[in-house]
Amino acid sequence: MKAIQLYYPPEWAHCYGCGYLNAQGLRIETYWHPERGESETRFTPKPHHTAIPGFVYGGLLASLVDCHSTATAAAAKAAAEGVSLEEAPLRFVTASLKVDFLKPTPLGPELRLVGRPKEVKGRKVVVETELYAEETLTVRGEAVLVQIGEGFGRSEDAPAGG
Ligand SMILES: CCCCCCCCCC(=O)SCCNC(=O)CCNC(=O)[C@H](O)C(C)(C)COP(=O)(O)OP(=O)(O)OC[C@H]1O[C@@H](n2cnc3c(N)ncnc32)[C@H](O)[C@@H]1OP(=O)(O)O
Repeated sequence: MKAIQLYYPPEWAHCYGCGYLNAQGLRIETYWHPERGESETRFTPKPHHTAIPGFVYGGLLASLVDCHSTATAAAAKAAAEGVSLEEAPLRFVTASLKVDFLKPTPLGPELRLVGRPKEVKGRKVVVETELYAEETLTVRGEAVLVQIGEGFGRSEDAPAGG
């Protein structure tokens, strides 16, 4: 199975969390399971992702939920439209991200994120994500993702400045 992120066209593959062209990034890989209507990402934080000794930094956890959600949105939209990501390389950005840290997340075990599309409507997809450390649910997220088109981020979308 090919990770959803690997379908992104190169101009949208530099994201710190999920871009395969970002050598310094997290480069997460998300897989879509059509039979379950769910996505899954696995990631093992490194020692420098510490919050307090023994526990994972919350900002990293939010990044994982963020990029896992954009990939889930692409897969969910493709499934809803009956197209494959191969023929339609859909790309979403995050409009809104809510993260609930339910319990401290231990540093060491591989983390597993499970995403479920809650709403697919027009260019908008709402995704719920659960993050598990071993079998313990430690983080829950909800994101609103909006589909972008060619040229996004090149001109009028970018802030002015020097
Ligand atoms: C170049 C980028 C390449 C790839 C990036 C990798 C992504 C990785 C994850 C990220 O970190 S993304 C980076 C952080 N996100 C951004 O920088 C996005 C900045 N925001 C925008 O560019 C625009 O606000 C956005 C494209 C998200 C939406 O603007 P639009 O004018 O295209 O949306 P529009 O107003 O038409 O709204 C479309 C739908 O989304 C809904 N929506 C928009 N913003 C929302 C919001 N903030 N909260 C809830 N819903 C929202 C809106 O209500 C509507 O729903 P309905 O169709 O049901 O009416």
